[in-house]
Amino acid sequence: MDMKVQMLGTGSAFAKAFHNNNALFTVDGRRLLVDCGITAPKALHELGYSFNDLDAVLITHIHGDHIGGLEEFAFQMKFIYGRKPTLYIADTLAEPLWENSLKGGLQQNPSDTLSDYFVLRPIAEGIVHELLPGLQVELIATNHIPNKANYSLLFNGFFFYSGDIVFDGELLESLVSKRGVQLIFHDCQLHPPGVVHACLSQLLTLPAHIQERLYLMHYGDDQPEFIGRTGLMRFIEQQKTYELARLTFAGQSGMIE
Ligand SMILES: O=c1ccn([C@@H]2O[C@@H]3COP(=O)(O)O[C@H]3[C@H]2O)c(=O)[nH]1
Ligand SMILES: [Zn+2]
Ligand SMILES: [Zn+2]
Repeated sequence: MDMKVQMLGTGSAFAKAFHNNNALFTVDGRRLLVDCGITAPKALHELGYSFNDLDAVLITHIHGDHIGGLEEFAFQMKFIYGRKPTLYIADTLAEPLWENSLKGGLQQNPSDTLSDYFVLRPIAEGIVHELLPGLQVELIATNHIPNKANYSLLFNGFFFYSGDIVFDGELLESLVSKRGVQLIFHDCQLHPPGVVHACLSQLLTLPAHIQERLYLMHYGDDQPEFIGRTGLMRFIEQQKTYELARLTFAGQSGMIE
């Protein structure tokens, strides 16, 4: 199986040198977008893709850098391409996504709802769902903003992709030691304090066997100043394609991509 990930962007919500932290998964030629932020339409365009090249989108939580491009996605698919893409979203987030974020722009008739634009696939936490042939996900509820639902993603049982989350060393240890996670993509705020995100100084306290599996994303514009200052962890670069099978063994063989 050919499984790749390419970040449309690796920036924090306020970054200007990097696009929003959204990921494009390609599995045997099918494409899933993980989060569709404000910069996603332009970031896709820069890579030579249109929205019509996507099979589905999966949303981690409701912040602009993760959902701000959905209105354009929905309108383009309806009025230019004439088809509904699949929207995977936690069952707890579907209504707030429509009522609190998308309805104002997308509702044209009083009866319009998310299902008029997307094939809506609400997914429950803790249950494995197949998103594309060969790509499964389990949603894991994680902490980001108090009282605000947020989900991280466990792909194919071995790859943990953080939604925006605060530092949780116990969760990471348990994922690696009990659940067999081999690869972690983690949001990283470069400067403390890590109030709603994990910050680099916290991630640097992780033991070597976790750091060597962990790649940093969702960082600020001064990221170049931190190259070489991340312990055994590495930065993911936006727009670069990573073969997941090779990344999985990075910790053991030293291969990066
Ligand atoms: O209680 C809060 C809520 C939000 N924020 C900022 O707004 C940003 C929203 O997107 P984000 O989740 O990628 O990052 C968040 C932070 O940068 C914050 O600092 N404290
Ligand atoms: Zn974010
Ligand atoms: Zn967020």
